[in-house]
Amino acid sequence: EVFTSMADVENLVNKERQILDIFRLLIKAEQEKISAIQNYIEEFTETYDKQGVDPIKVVSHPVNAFLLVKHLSVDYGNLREYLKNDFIGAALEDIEKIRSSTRFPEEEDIKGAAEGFVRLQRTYKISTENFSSGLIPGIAPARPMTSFECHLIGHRLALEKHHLHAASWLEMALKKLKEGKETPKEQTKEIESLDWLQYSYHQLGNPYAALELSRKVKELDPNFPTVDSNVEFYTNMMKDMPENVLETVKSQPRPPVLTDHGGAYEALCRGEGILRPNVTKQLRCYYETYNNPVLRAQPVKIELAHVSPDIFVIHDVALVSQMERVKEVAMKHLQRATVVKPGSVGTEFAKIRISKSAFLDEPADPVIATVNKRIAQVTNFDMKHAEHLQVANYGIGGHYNAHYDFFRNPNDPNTKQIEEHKGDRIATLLMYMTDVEAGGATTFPSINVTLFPQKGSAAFWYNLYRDGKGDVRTLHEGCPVLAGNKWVSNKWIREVGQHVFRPCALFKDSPNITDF
Ligand SMILES: O=C(O)CCC(=O)C(=O)O
Ligand SMILES: [Fe+2]
Repeated sequence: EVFTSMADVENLVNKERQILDIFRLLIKAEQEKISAIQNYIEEFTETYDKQGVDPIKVVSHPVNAFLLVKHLSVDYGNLREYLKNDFIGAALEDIEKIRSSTRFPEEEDIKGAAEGFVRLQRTYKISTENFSSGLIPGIAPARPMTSFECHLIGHRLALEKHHLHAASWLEMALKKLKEGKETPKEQTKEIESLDWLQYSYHQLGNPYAALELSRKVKELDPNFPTVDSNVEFYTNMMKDMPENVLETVKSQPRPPVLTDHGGAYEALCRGEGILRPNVTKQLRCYYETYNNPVLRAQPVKIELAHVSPDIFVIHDVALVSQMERVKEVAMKHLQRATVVKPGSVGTEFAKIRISKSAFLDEPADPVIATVNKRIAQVTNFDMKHAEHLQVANYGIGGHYNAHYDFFRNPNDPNTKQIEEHKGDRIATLLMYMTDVEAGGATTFPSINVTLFPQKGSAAFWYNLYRDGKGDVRTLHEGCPVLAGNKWVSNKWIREVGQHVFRPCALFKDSPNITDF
C-alpha cells in the first residue's frame, strides 16, 4: 500500500533519514567503546611492555605497582560499566518507535511494486533489460538493480501468476549473477531463481525450458525438494508431445520476448492516438469571458482538445501557491482511494484505482473556497450543488482504469446516488496540480484523446447528453505514472441548478445505447 501515493513515499524517505541518523550516532558510540578498550590496552602496554625491560622490575617501582593496582581496579571497573551500555539495543528501540509511528513497507508492498513494474513495462514498452538497468527513456537513470532485486520482483510475479514477466525478471536475476559483478550479499541463491523460473516456464507451456532448468537445480543440489518429480514430469510431458509441437516449444526464445504492450488504451497513454481530421480541423484556442465583467480584464484561456464530445483544457485555473496549499491540506486526509462497486451499493478498494484521495469541504481551509470560486468562474457553472473538491495523489505505477464519472446506468444500484446528491454528474473538471515527469496522462479511449498533465490547467467535459443520458464517449482513464508525482483535483458538478448554464434539451440528443 505504500506505493499508493507519492505522499507516502516522501514520508518514508524522511523516516529512513531518521533511521540513518540513529545509526550514525550508534556507530559513533560504538567507536568510542572500541577506543576505550584500546586505551585500556595501551595504558598497560605503555607502562609494562617497554622494550628490553623486565616487567617484574617495572612493578618493583612503588609508583608502577600503584598504577597496576589502579588499572585493574578503578580503570577496569570504569571500563566495564561503560561497556555495559547497550547502545545497539537503545538504537533498535528508537528505530522501532519510528517504525510504529508509520506504516512501513511489508512483503505485500513488494507485490504492489512488482505489479506496478509490469503495468509500466506494458504501457510504456520498457524492456526488463532497460528497466532493471535503471534506464527509462526521458528520465535520469537510477542505479542498476542487483541480481537479488531482480529475483525479488520475478519471484513475486511468479507467485502472482504473471509468468511472462516473472520469467523475464528471473532470467535477468540469473544473467546478473553470471556477470558476477556483485558482492555476495547482493547475490541471489541461484537455485531459488532457477526453481522459480522453471515453474514459470512450465506455466507458460514450455516444459523444455522447465526441464533444462530443473536439471540445473538438480546439479546444484540433488536433494532439492520436488526436483526429481519435476524432471520426471517434464520428461514425460515432452515424450507425449507430437514432433512439431515439441519443435515449437524448443524454439521459444529465452528470455521470453515481452511483446504484450497492451492494446489501444496503452498506446493512447504513450500519446500515440491519432485524432480524425474532421476533429482536428475544428480544434482551436480562445479567450472566454462568459460576459462576466470580472473576466473581461483577464479572460479564461481555453483550448478545445476534442469536439463532439467537447473536451476542453482550461489554463491557469489555480495559482501555484493555492495548489501547494490544497496539497498540504489534503495530505492530512489522504486515504487509499475507493471506487464505486459495480453491481452493488457502496465503495471498495480496487486495483483499478491506485492512488490516495480525499474530499475537502470548504471549512477544511480557506483555500478550498477560493479554488471552488475560481472553478465556478472558469466553467461558468454554479458550484452550489457540486461535490466537494476531491484531491488525489498517485504513486509510481498509480493509475485509474477507464471509467465514466456519471452514474446513470439503469442497471447500477448506485444510481441511488443521483437522488441523494443533486442529480447526476453533469460535468467534470479535472485539475492537474503537478507536472508529471513521465506518464500519467488522462486519456479518452473512445475518442483517441490524450491529455498530458500541466500544472494549473484543467480538463473539462460534459458527462451527460443534453437529454440527461450518460455520454459513453467520455470514457476516460488515468494512465500509470512512470516517473514523478501526480496530484489532481476533481470537481464533479451535479445537474440541479445548472439550467441556466447548460439547459436541458427538449429534444433527445443521445444515441440509443442502454448497455454500457
Ligand atoms: O487522474 C486522471 O487522469 C483521471 C482521474 C479521474 O478520472 C477521476 O478521478 O475520476
Ligand atoms: Fe474520472
